[in-house]
Amino acid sequence: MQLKDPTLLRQQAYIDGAWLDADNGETHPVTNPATGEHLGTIPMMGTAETRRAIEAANAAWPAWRKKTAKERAAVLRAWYDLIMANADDLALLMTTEQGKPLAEAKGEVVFGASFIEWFAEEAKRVHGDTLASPWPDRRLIVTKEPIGVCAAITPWNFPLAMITRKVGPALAAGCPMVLKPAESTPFSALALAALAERAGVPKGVFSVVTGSPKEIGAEMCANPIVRKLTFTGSTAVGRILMQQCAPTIKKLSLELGGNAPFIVFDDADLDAAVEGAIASKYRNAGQTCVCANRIYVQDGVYEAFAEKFTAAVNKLKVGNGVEQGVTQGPLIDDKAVQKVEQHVADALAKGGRLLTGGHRHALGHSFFEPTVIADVNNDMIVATEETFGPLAPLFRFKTDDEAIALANSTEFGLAAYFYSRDIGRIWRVSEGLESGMVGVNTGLISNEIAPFGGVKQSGLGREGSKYGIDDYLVIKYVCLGGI
Ligand SMILES: NC(=O)c1ccc[n+]([C@@H]2O[C@H](COP(=O)([O-])OP(=O)(O)OC[C@H]3O[C@@H](n4cnc5c(N)ncnc54)[C@H](O)[C@@H]3O)[C@@H](O)[C@H]2O)c1
Ligand SMILES: O=C[C@H](O)CS(=O)(=O)O
Repeated sequence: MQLKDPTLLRQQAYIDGAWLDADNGETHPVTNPATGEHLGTIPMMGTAETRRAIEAANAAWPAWRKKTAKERAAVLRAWYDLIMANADDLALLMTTEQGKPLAEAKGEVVFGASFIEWFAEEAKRVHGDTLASPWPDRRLIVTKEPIGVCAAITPWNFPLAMITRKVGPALAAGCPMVLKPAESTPFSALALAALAERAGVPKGVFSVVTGSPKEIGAEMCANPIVRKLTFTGSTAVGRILMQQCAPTIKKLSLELGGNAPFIVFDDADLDAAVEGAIASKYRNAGQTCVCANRIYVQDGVYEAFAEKFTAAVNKLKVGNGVEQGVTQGPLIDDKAVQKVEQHVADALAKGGRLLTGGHRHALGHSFFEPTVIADVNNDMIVATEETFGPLAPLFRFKTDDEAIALANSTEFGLAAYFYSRDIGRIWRVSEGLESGMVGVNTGLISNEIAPFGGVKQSGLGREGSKYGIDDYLVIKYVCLGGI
């Protein structure tokens, strides 16, 4: 890996301003999913190191919260500037450890940096209230204060942006944060920590602990010093963390699994719908929480859409993400490939019609062919489970009500998409979908300005936007008497 700044490749955890190995010296290997190449190692830390990071955060909190919002904003802005200045290295690190094409990785770095920029600005817009007192001798004042030490656990699929979407608002609000990144993609997180250190984030305010998810997570959940846990990952792990946080009544933000419906109505612009479906389905090889997971096409345009869509899928270029023109990299590991294989086999066994792909790619490792299956029905696993891979199942439907009912038929509710040019239909369907986010005539909806999050079992809370900082604040009411 040829970095312009080789010091951005860190193989130690970052705790209380120090770069450390695990107490017991144990390490965990990190590999390139496109080649199987050994990239390096990270410390296999556990309970004791996590506890020290939490205690260091608590010690650093008073000084950090005492800084003015403007002073915190200046540090965040400096961090943003360093992330952008090192975007090429951060993108190469990401492609090498996660597999996504370099262009997507660069896009994620810019997207991730935008949360630091945004919350540097939002830091200065945390306002309270004065209320109309019911008593002549007392005044009612409402202030917002940082909640305290925060812990974060993040996934491998967006190894930088899922971190900045949490650390940005936490630090802006005046909270310190201890992060556990995914063990598959730690180098992006550690490079972010190196840049935070250079930006002047005080020691203890942002620490990165690497190692045993269960041990580190258990300490984050059980330690009463931690007042808030923010998690991005699967719904299954979200449930575990929610249960583990109950004894200490922590504030929770949960960004969990998705299973996005993508509905194409008969009045849609089919070329636009194909473009949107490609963007939504195959971004990050389908390993995206807001990916189109179920594509519903109205009867009258089903075959036309299937033909156009399949032709577009066949233009995708599978390869090592560092190679020019590659638009789909490998899946994160063989377990991910096996899940896609299971979904494909199940669909074909139950009457699905393979239009393209369907097999492990000739490149080997964890590459998989971009796949489209038609004539998909609700008895198939893909109708209810998140595939998290490059498989597009095409379902048919007849009426608007049927489409909405099918779209809402899972326990998830993160993102949903549909294409129509009828304004009445757009309002009726947008309001009928049980989803935290709805894309209308677009397959790409994520940005730092809009509230990101789900309903039902896709999670709790919102990230980004003017709403995102609220999850790191508590409201205090002061009744000022004696007047
Ligand atoms: N809603 C969102 O914003 C969002 C974003 C990205 C991914 N996701 C979801 O995440 C899933 C894929 O990511 P993943 O495979 O990394 O998810 P995952 O839940 O397996 O892992 C996520 C993180 O949790 C850690 N972890 C796993 N078990 C743990 C435990 N028992 N205690 C503490 N930590 C534990 C992992 O090490 C990793 O850091 C998909 O379901 C996807 O939809 C959701
Ligand atoms: O995978 C989950 C991410 O949140 C997707 S996005 O980058 O926010 O669209």
